[in-house]
Amino acid sequence: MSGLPEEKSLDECQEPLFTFGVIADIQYADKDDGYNYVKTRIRYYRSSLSLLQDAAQDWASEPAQPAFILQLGDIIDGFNAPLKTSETSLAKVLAEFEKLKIPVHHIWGNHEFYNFSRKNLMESQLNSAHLGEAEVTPAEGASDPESFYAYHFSPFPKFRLLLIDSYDLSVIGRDPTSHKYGKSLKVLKQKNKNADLNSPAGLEDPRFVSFNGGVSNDQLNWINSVLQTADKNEETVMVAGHLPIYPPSTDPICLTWNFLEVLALLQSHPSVVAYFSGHDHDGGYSQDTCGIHHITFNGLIETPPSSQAFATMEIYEDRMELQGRGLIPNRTLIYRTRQYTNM
Ligand SMILES: Nc1ccn([C@@H]2O[C@H](COP(=O)(O)OP(=O)(O)OC[C@H](O)CO)[C@@H](O)[C@H]2O)c(=O)n1
Repeated sequence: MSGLPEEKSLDECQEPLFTFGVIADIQYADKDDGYNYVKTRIRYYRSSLSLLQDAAQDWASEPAQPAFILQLGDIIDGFNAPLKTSETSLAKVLAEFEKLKIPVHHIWGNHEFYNFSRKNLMESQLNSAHLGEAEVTPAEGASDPESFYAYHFSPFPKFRLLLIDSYDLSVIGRDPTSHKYGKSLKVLKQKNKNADLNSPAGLEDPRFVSFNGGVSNDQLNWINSVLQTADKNEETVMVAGHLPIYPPSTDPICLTWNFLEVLALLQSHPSVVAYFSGHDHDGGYSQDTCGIHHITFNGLIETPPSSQAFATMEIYEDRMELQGRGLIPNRTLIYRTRQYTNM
């Protein structure tokens, strides 16, 4: 007899250090169900709000309160813009998160930019950078038209979350007079010869479409400096952006334009153990050659009303336990072996 509760190993008795909730691509609109662009999947515009309500209730009833919620972008659908319901729909969705009374970290996806300008977003409740470590938060330069929306925070000693801006280089959201818009349009037109730059038809690299974006050199340098400090402090870092960065974890049409640069940067920092994204509503998972876990979370918008798509991440010293609901499977994600040398 071990003295432990029956049929439970010592490991199963361990409590997580902390937990947090994850949800992606809610894309709420007060609109009848429709289809995705290629008419292969149903989009449940109203149901996504009900599923969010259920998710929030579930998180609230967990034995340990999640430390925060990570909202991976596309919180409301672009259809709100022509319906002139962007503000009201956003208020409805945010009201559901507010009931939880825990911090919500918001990432921006393409649908944020269909509804709001970057300047409006910087001034809105979707700018959660004030929850980050202020002295190194580039989003504070909101008045700078070239600034990007990225920040980081430590929810627990030795652990860090880094939120990055997948639409830093983009033709959506950026002011057409900005340097970044000009650069983005040039890249896009080089890679995409279609009259409609949203169309991936015939492309060798289908990710070069207007509904995706990339990460600027400014931001790559900033990410590098944040991760250098994290490496030095022997932290465990999880990075999150709207767009995936690892091909086996997603449909190639959903990848970040310069995913290779972002991936190589994260792989070069031993502190990084995971990358979370949304955008590909089918979800996906793969562990890369350096051991980083890439989790693409299923989108709520294409989740049938009878199912679910959210998760609770339980964080331990050596691993994360992904507790998925509905379409999202449970996973045990052991951190890669890290050697912090010459930091
Ligand atoms: N082949 C396509 C696909 C899309 N569009 C237009 O682009 C805009 C964004 O598309 P949407 O499907 O709404 O974007 P999501 O972020 O919901 O999903 C991303 C991936 O599609 C998931 O697989 C919209 O205006 C579409 O009409 C297009 O023109 N051509």
